[in-house]
Amino acid sequence: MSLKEKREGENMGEMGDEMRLSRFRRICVFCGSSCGKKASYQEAATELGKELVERRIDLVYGGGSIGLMGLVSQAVHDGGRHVLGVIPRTLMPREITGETVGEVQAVSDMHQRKAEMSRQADAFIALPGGYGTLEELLEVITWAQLGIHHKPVGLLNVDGYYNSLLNFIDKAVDEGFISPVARRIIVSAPTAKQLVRQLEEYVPEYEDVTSKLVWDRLGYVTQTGAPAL
Ligand SMILES: C/C(=C\CNc1ncnc2c1ncn2[C@@H]1O[C@H](COP(=O)(O)O)[C@@H](O)[C@H]1O)CO
Repeated sequence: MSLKEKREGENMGEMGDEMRLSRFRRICVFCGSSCGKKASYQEAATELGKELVERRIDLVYGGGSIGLMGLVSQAVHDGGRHVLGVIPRTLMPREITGETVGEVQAVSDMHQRKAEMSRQADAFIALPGGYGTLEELLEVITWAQLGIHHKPVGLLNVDGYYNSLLNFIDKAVDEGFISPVARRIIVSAPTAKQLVRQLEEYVPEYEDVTSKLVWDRLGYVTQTGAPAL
């Protein structure tokens, strides 16, 4: 039996009284605190939320109710899946983050927020966004490259929003700053359905820079309760 078949077998099994439809229990979504100018960005956020619901996947995200964050969290919540928002206490006042849906976990700072979102998730998806989204995305890619986690990282390239970033990363490969194996950490697709399907099939191929145990000892928590990815 191939590794892929074995994983599928494990993950399609019974989970409590619920049949698993995905290898993922919870996905972390990074996305804009703004809505962006095109309706397609907003539609994609709602579509992604619905896709998670369809596959019975829960959400962890930055906790805001503004912009694309609000749309994706609302769609997941409306569909009856669990939503976990991880918010630094300083961003909690209503006038900044608005009302949130689901469970809210307060953390002390932005670093703890990213660590907690990462710890809680089995995979990551970035929707269109700005600096915050890029920073979160690049960090989980870097952590994957270092072997801190082996979780899939997806880029929802709505209307080619991320084409210039992907072109830049390809240039970094051509110029010898990113290895071809590390380039393949990023899974990208134009629609939520295609992206989640590709993430389900993703098999990490890069070598660990150092043992997972060492990262754990340094305080990086790499595992959720989910099967190893
Ligand atoms: C400062 C203002 C709003 C900030 N509100 C946020 N609430 C929750 N999470 C946020 C917020 N701003 C950024 N984030 C995190 O970064 C990502 C979005 O940042 P971007 O720069 O908009 O791409 C998102 O994934 C969150 O984790 C009032 O303007």
